Amino acid sequence: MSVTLNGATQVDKRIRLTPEILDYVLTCTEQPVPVQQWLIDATTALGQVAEMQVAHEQAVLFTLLAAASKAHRIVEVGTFTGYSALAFARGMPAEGVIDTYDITDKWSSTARRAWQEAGFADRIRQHIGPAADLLDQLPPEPAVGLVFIDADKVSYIRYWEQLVPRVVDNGLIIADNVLYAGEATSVHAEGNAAAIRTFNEHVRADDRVQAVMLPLADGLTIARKLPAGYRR
Ligand SMILES: C[S@@+](CC[C@H](N)C(=O)[O-])C[C@H]1O[C@@H](n2cnc3c(N)ncnc32)[C@H](O)[C@@H]1O
Repeated sequence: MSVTLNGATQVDKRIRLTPEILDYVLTCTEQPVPVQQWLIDATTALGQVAEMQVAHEQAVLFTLLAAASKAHRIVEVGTFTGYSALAFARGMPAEGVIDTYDITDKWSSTARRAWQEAGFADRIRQHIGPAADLLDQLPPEPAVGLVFIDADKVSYIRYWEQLVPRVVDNGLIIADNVLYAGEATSVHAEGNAAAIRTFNEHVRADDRVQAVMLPLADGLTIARKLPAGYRR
């Protein structure tokens, strides 16, 4: 088997994930610590909306990326019950701060309880309101080390355009649900899936970043902001 990438043919060593392989992958990934387990349980008890919580294996990656990037300033769009913010907080440096945005405070007390329990409540600042309006109020200078976009899908491009200029050179921009249950891969995608498909094209065409899409959970794009003058 081979795969063609931009005209070049490479041997294809990608495996197709079966449920058994996926189970094995999850078994070999760091398991939730007690406060994470508590937050998973508290969110699951909310019913159907629990599907909005990032998958645990994504959270482990977020902790690794926050630690490896040494991001002092993290901006998150889409707080929900706080699982991803907790994951970033677990990896960020001691003086790191997270600004997280959500249109509703419906789930704030659950998030805050988990952050408190984990010892991060004073370093995670919650902002309630439409994220597009609130992000406009951020200083325009590049000062953010890591961005996570995980809110309304139709606004992803807007958030991207608001935040990429505010990210430092070599900082990271991460976006969730970029496969949208696989629907975003279809030319016939509609609604949120079509919005994600347009967002993915927007990222692909953006020469300010170097991006990789990972088939992790519902699809995750990780992009690095390229320093000015970077040569591909
Ligand atoms: C997928 S959930 C976020 C999940 C969260 N990152 C986690 O790990 O649990 C999406 C969140 O975006 C919020 N949201 C939707 N539209 C928004 C908007 N226009 N501005 C800010 N937040 C919004 C929703 O209220 C919801 O809590």
